Amino acid sequence: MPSWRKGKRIGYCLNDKKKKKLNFQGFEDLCRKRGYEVIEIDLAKPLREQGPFDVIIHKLSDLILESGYDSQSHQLIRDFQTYVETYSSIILLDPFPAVRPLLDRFESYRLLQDLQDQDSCIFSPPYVELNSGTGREAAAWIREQGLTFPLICKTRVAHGPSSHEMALIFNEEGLGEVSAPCLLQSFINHDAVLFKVFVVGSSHFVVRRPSLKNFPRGESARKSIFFNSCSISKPESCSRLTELDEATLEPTPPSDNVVRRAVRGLRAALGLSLFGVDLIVEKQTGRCAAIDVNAFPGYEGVPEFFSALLNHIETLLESHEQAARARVLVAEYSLHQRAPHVDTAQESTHDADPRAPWLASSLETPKSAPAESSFFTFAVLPAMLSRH
Ligand SMILES: Nc1ncnc2c1ncn2[C@@H]1O[C@H](COP(=O)(O)OP(=O)(O)OP(=O)(O)O)[C@@H](O)[C@H]1O
Ligand SMILES: O=P(O)(O)O[C@H]1[C@H](OP(=O)(O)O)[C@@H](OP(=O)(O)O)[C@@H](O)[C@@H](O)[C@@H]1OP(=O)(O)O
Ligand SMILES: [Mg+2]
Ligand SMILES: [Mg+2]
Repeated sequence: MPSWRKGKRIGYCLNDKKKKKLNFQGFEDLCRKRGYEVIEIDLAKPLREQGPFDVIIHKLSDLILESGYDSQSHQLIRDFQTYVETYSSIILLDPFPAVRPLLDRFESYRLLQDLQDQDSCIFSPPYVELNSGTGREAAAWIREQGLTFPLICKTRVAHGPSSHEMALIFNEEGLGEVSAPCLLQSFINHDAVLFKVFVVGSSHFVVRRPSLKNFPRGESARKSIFFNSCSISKPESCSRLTELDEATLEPTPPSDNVVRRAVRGLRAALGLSLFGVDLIVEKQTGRCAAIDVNAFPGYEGVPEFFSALLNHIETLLESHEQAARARVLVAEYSLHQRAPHVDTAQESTHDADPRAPWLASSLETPKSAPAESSFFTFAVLPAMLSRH
């Protein structure tokens, strides 16, 4: 058994619904088979009584959201955060500051806009944020921003049951029926097919799902349609809103290259290991639009999820161990640089570690660039260590 696996403890914190939907017991079994100890975290008890942990997997979106207005939840999140900061070697999937932006569509859609600015392989349909009042007051602003009817209205909060309540608005009158805080976005015709991209570290999986049908572009007299998104793009969804009015050819999925670039851009921007992005292909142009980003989604239709998750965890554990070893070597070396005479028993402290001679010659860095610099410790040294 490799040293980075030995005695390692994986904690997890998921609500009953999530555990059941994922069939998380299967993941526990896989981990135990590889020699890990798996612990279900009880938030009602102090973490230090349940630890130590090398890895913690969670979906604490409810609690993170509640911590904004509920003091008990705030305390729980603060204690959790303090614990993982105190034991900084814990790998948290995923860190709270990285999860938070995905709980707020205002923040996550700004990220999608940035992604579009960086790489035009993907676009983010134009939208406006509604901070107060109804959509009616924002009608002029909506036109100025180049939005086109129909519009889709989504709540600002992106997680939880009420976050999936949406509306399709076909005219200015309909704008009066939706109120802040919400976001209005141009509806993009895409032949009722959505591509869910599920990301696990450096791996991703594309799953085809049903989606909203096409609507004629431009303002029309139609009444607004209120719907719950949970009935639209699940594998089993079967809604009149996903039934196309006329037969069309199956849309071509986004190319591997486009998906890879979108995932790469989002991973860099989000700093998350577990997330999903929803892509649709615009009927008129064939361009690919990103319309939603989700923290720790369901991974339904990805049979490789558990193995990908464990592989990702193992990659992180291994690189953490390498970084820790590198830090020790650097510390030993810099100690020797500062006081080489302390070592009287040996001709050279380099003999203390068989790797030290090559390490020492590689560490001849100018005084202005200390060997402890984080780039050196986390990038150069691990690479050198893995070669020796
Ligand atoms: N701009 C858009 N143009 C066309 N269809 C859209 C657009 N935005 C969303 N949709 C449709 O509405 C559905 C719900 O939208 P969205 O994915 O933003 O909601 P959600 O509740 O965050 O979904 P999830 O359950 O994936 O978190 C999508 O699955 C897609 O069918
Ligand atoms: O449970 P499900 O399989 O429906 O997963 C959904 C998940 O619900 P969860 O709360 O149970 O994780 C949702 O999270 P919240 O909006 O609640 O944050 C969101 O991420 C959806 O995108 C997921 O659906 P998917 O995109 O995978 O189809
Ligand atoms: Mg979605
Ligand atoms: Mg979503």
